[in-house]
Amino acid sequence: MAVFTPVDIDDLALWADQYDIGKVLAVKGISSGIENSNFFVTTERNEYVLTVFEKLSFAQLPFYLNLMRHVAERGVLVPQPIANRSGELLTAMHGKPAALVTKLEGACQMAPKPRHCAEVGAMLAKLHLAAQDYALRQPNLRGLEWWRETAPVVMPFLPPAEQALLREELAFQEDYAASPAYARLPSGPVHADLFRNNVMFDGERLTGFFDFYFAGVDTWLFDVAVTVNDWCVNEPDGTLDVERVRALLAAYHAVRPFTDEEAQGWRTMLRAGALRFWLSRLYDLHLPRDAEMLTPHDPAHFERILRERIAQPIPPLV
Ligand SMILES: Nc1ncnc2c1ncn2[C@@H]1O[C@H](COP(=O)(O)OP(=O)(O)O)[C@@H](O)[C@H]1O
Ligand SMILES: N[C@@H](CCOP(=O)(O)O)C(=O)O
Repeated sequence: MAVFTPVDIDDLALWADQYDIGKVLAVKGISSGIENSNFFVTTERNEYVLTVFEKLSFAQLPFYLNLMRHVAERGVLVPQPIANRSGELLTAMHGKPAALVTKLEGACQMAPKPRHCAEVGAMLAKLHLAAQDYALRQPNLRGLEWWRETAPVVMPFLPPAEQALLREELAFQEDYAASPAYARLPSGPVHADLFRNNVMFDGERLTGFFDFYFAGVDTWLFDVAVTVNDWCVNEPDGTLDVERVRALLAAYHAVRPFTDEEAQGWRTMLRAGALRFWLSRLYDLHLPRDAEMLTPHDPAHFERILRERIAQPIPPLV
C-alpha cells in the first residue's frame, strides 16, 4: 500500500480548475503502488488517475508522459495523459510533479493463462516498434549503473551467501554489457516494469499497459525478460511455466521477430531482469521511505528466480 503524499477533495477542487474535466466528485487513494502516490479521481464527466511523483523530477517526467502519448497515437493501448488548459501534461500538487491520465477499463490479471500472455507479448512488441522513433531519450534509470550504485548499499544487510550471489551476478552482467554481442542487441524506449499489476484486462481483452514511470532506453530483450519473469513464473519456486513462455514469446516474435543475438543472450537477460528487481526490492525493504500505507515486495522471490535462471533449463527464445 502506498500513499506518500495525501491528497483530499479540497486539494483537488482548486487544482482541477486548471483542467477541462468538470467538477471533482470523489478522490480515493490507491494502495497498491510502491513508487508514487496514486488516486482515482471521479469528476462529473469521467474517471481519471492522478499520480503524484515521489522521486521523478519535473525535468524527467516529460519523457514518460510524451512517450505514453507517442505510443498511444500509434495504436498501443496505454492511458491517455490529460493536458491542462495551457496544454501542459505535467502540473504540481503539494509542490511535487503530478499528472492526470485516463483510467483504463478492467482489472489486472494476476493468474494469467497462455492466452493472456500472448496478448501481452504482441502488445509489447507493438510498444517497442511504436516507440523506436520517439525523439526524447532517457536511459533506464534502473539499469546497470544503478545496479552498480545500489549493490554496495544493500550488501551490509545480506547474509554471506546472498552477498556472494549479488557480487557474482553483477560481475557477470558487467561482462555481458561490455561485450560486442550486447552492443548488437536492438534497443529503444522500453517499459521496463511490465508486471501483471501494470496491465489491465477486460476478460481476455487487454485494455492497456500502464505505469510507464520506470521506462527508459534499454535493450528490447531486457523488457521481454522482465515481462516473462513475472507473467510466466510459477509462484512457489520461481520456475518458468513453459506454455505461458511459449505463448508470450511466439506472439511477440510474430510482430517483431527476435534476432540471433537476442536468442543467444536470452538466459543472461532473464538473469538481468531478476537481478534488477531483487536489488530494488532489497533496497526498498532495508532502506524504506515514509509512507501512509506501504506493503514492501518480497526480495526473496527474485533471489529465487535469479538462482533458477542461472541453474535450470529455460525455454528458448525462438
Ligand atoms: N491509468 C490507470 N487506469 C486504471 N487503473 C490505474 C491506472 N494507473 C494506475 N492504476 C491503478 O493504480 C494502481 C497503482 O498504480 P501504479 O502505477 O502501479 O503505482 P506505482 O507507480 O506507485 O507503482 C494500479 O495497480 C492500478 O490499480
Ligand atoms: N514491479 C516492481 C515494483 C514496482 O512497482 P509497481 O507497482 O510500479 O510495479 C516489483 O514487483 O518489485
